[in-house]
Amino acid sequence: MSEAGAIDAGGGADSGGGADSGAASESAAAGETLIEVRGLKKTFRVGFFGRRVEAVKGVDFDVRRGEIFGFLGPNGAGKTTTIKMLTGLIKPTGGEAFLFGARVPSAEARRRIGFLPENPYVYPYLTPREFITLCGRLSGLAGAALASRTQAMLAKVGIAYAADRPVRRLSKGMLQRTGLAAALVSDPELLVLDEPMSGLDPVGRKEVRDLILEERAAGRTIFFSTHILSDVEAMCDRVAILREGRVVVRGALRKLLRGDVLRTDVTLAGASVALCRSFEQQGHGVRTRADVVVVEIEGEKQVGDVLRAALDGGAQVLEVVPRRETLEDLFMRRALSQGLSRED
Ligand SMILES: Nc1ncnc2c1ncn2[C@@H]1O[C@H](COP(=O)(O)OP(=O)(O)OP(=O)(O)O)[C@@H](O)[C@H]1O
Repeated sequence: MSEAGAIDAGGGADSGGGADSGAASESAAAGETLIEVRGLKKTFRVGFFGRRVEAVKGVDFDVRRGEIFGFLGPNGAGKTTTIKMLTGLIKPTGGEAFLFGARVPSAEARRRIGFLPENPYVYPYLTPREFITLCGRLSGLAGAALASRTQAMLAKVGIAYAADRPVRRLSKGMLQRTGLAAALVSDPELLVLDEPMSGLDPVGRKEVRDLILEERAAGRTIFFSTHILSDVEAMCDRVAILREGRVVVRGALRKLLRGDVLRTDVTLAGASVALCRSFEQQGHGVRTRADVVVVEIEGEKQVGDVLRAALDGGAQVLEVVPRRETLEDLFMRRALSQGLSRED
């Protein structure tokens, strides 16, 4: 594994995406397990007196070929520590982990992985092109194939225009993209990305999300961590949510999230005070925002009644938005209140 990025080599994957694409769902359904983590634990000893910090307290999850797996949790939950154990950077205190069926650390398994560490370190006097070339060379590429693969990866992550500037002059976002290109250069089967969206602005985050989807469609399996739950909702097939070193929610997103409408927001213009008061009396929430009023209806059953009353009362209906459960809601509903929730 190189300092900042790729643990690599190995050919392209032979299967496609996850639940959303046909070939991919088949391969995911076939269930080849690329990452298997069982009761993984890490306790650090810190300070002069060797105080114990239990960073990871017995974590279990599996990642299957062809899926995008989100490893989520707030800051300090133990995500990076788990990823470091998986990639062989630190030794577990307990439990076990397997990559491609081989117990970690496994040099053979590492060659099939592209790894983006949190805050990738790139020697400041190298340029992105030199760094990615170096990672490609370490993974066994050479000559014209290496040069063209490097150029293609620079273009893919959107830093071709800065390919020959020293890394010390790049922004955090550009450094992150350099790390991503380095993780991809060897055409790995499995991408392990620690906070790939960190340091990026909203446009950059969307580009990374699109890149992850593209790579999955091209046949790669992606395991990535984030503390921003909304970043993953549209992309992950399965997730594990970590809190204080334990997995508190795990499983297929579609099964975990309630599909039904939790609340419907009706936005009105020109609603009179009397109309708003009558909605409140019926038990609906009423919020005033700028020159509009938002009526919050539990579920969706009474939406018709509210719309009729609003129109009869002379108001104009601007918007009707059903609100379904988000990962954020799920985390609050289940993770904070009880033990492991599981919907595989
Ligand atoms: N080398 C270390 N020595 C001592 N404690 C550590 C070490 N590395 C991590 N920790 C502690 O372990 C806990 C988990 O940290 P970790 O970095 O794995 O969390 P994380 O979920 O990745 O958070 P973040 O999103 O902030 O990176 C934290 O309390 C952290 O302070």
